[in-house]
Amino acid sequence: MSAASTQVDSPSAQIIDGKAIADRIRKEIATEVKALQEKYGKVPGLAVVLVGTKGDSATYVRMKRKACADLGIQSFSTDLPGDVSEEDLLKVVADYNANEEVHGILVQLPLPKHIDEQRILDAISLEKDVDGFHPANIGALAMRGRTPLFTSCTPKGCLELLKRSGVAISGKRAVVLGRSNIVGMPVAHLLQGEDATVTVVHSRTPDAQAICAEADILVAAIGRAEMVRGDWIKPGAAVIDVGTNPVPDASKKSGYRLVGDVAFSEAKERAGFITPVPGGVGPMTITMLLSNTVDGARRAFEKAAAAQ
Ligand SMILES: Nc1nc2c(c(=O)[nH]1)N[C@@H](CN(C=O)c1ccc(C(=O)N[C@@H](CCC(=O)O)C(=O)O)cc1)CN2
Ligand SMILES: [Mg+2]
Repeated sequence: MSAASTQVDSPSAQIIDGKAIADRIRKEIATEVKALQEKYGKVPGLAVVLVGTKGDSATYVRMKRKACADLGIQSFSTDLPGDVSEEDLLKVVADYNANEEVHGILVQLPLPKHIDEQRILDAISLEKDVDGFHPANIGALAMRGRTPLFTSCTPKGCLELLKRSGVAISGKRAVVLGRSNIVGMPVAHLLQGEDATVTVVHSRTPDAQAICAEADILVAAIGRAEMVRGDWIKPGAAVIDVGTNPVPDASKKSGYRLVGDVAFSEAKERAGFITPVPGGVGPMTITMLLSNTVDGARRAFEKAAAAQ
């Protein structure tokens, strides 16, 4: 069989370029920041709190602070030692809650083991919860007829990638692999809110492969390198790979490379759409954070103007 006819029989997936889509959205956000500044004479502000020196957390925090600077969003930074007490961290959150120039507060996760993560997230004002992790925002997301003030960044980014790539969601069978509070659970609610029929597959689900193989939309967020093989994919499915797993690679200066939860080279031969790792969902996470910050600022500016 010739190479050309092989391609016709088994067309490769459309690669969803998360970096390009994120860049386009960032331009829209920069325009919105300018418009707010012209109308209200103020800019959105985001506070980013880093505890400890964990390598990848420090990298993500640096990326968030740079993204703010690039878009004209005012950035507030607090870096705390890894042995900071829960009470001192709560005090930092309380100060940002009270600061009128701050419209979004983000505490980088994971936190050190001695800190009760949920207690910290619960302390963030609902109006400044740009990560969308507060139980009231999660609750509103889960309820029909209720809309959260903020939707978590990675799940929101996944939906944005599907929509901007023209993938139909309503009436489709969606499978979410993973049930974390940060990604799996909220993305399942978002897909259900778009009228998909959603199944959540997790570490105790028997025959995950058979369930994934029925998915028109598959979101993989289980944190296991290349767990989803090509034959798990329904032909033509849209595959959103949230995994970023480091695997040893002696050819890289860092000694590792990132792979997703999906075996990309196999899956792209069956999928209709697929996100790469890196360059798929990752760039959308920070972009959705910026978008949430601008939404929070707009609400605060409108409220202050109405009160005058
Ligand atoms: N408070 C929060 N903590 C964490 C979140 C979050 O949304 N809020 N998510 C993750 C980490 N994260 C942002 O904080 C994040 C992860 C990945 C990327 C990203 O752009 N990844 C790139 C690859 C980058 C690299 O080479 O290392 C990609 O996939 O293309 C951005 C943000 C956990 N903590
Ligand atoms: Mg809802």
